[in-house]
Amino acid sequence: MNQSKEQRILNFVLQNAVRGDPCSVVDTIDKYCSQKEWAMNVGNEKGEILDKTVEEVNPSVALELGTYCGYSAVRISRLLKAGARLLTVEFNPEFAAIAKQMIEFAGVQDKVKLLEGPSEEIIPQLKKKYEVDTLDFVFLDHWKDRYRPDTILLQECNLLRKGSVLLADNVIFPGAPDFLDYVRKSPHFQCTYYPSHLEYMQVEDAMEKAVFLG
Ligand SMILES: O=C(NC/C=C/[C@H]1OC[C@H](O)[C@@H]1O)c1cc([N+](=O)[O-])cc(O)c1O
Ligand SMILES: [Mg+2]
Repeated sequence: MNQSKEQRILNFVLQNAVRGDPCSVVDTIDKYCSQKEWAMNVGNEKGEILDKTVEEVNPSVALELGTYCGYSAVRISRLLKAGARLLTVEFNPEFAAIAKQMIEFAGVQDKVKLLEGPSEEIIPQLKKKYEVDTLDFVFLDHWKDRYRPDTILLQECNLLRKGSVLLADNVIFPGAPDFLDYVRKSPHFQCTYYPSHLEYMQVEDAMEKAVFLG
């Protein structure tokens, strides 16, 4: 049974990155995916926008929707203060298994909790099952047609508070037009647009920040 692309990415990290060093894991994934096989990690260019936003928010509790191989989970958790935590949601069991190993190799497993399942099932469980009060930061990077419904679900579940920051990947490519329309028209969000490029490509993409106003 030949290996998946995600397994090849993990193997390249295990053989080339420094165990316990999140930066080396991030750089090694970028090296592989820019030189050998493209993959849908947020990448370094948009990753720097993600870094700046995480540093600005300095979240105690962060949520990521769409773990994939764990690239952005490692990228985000490396910036978290002592005691802060990232909950990351992945629907695809193969991807979740890869991400778990990636997170452990990077040495950030104490900061990251990987939740396997569909976001629409997990979001309503966050308060009671995962002891979340409200979320300081949410990174949206899962199915693009889930961004809008899940943003509404987060509000319905009272998981956002005045100042909670949402950051969405891929609002241009593959695109999340209904999400952009929703947050930009809503009186409950203050939006900022960050033009960038699709990871490892010269294709236009962008990220949207939406701050919840309560
Ligand atoms: O679909 C994307 N992401 C969502 C992935 C969705 C599926 O993979 C993991 C998730 O559980 C689901 O099974 C995506 C796609 C592209 N792309 O260029 O096609 C670029 C990106 O940055 C992306 O996040
Ligand atoms: Mg993405």
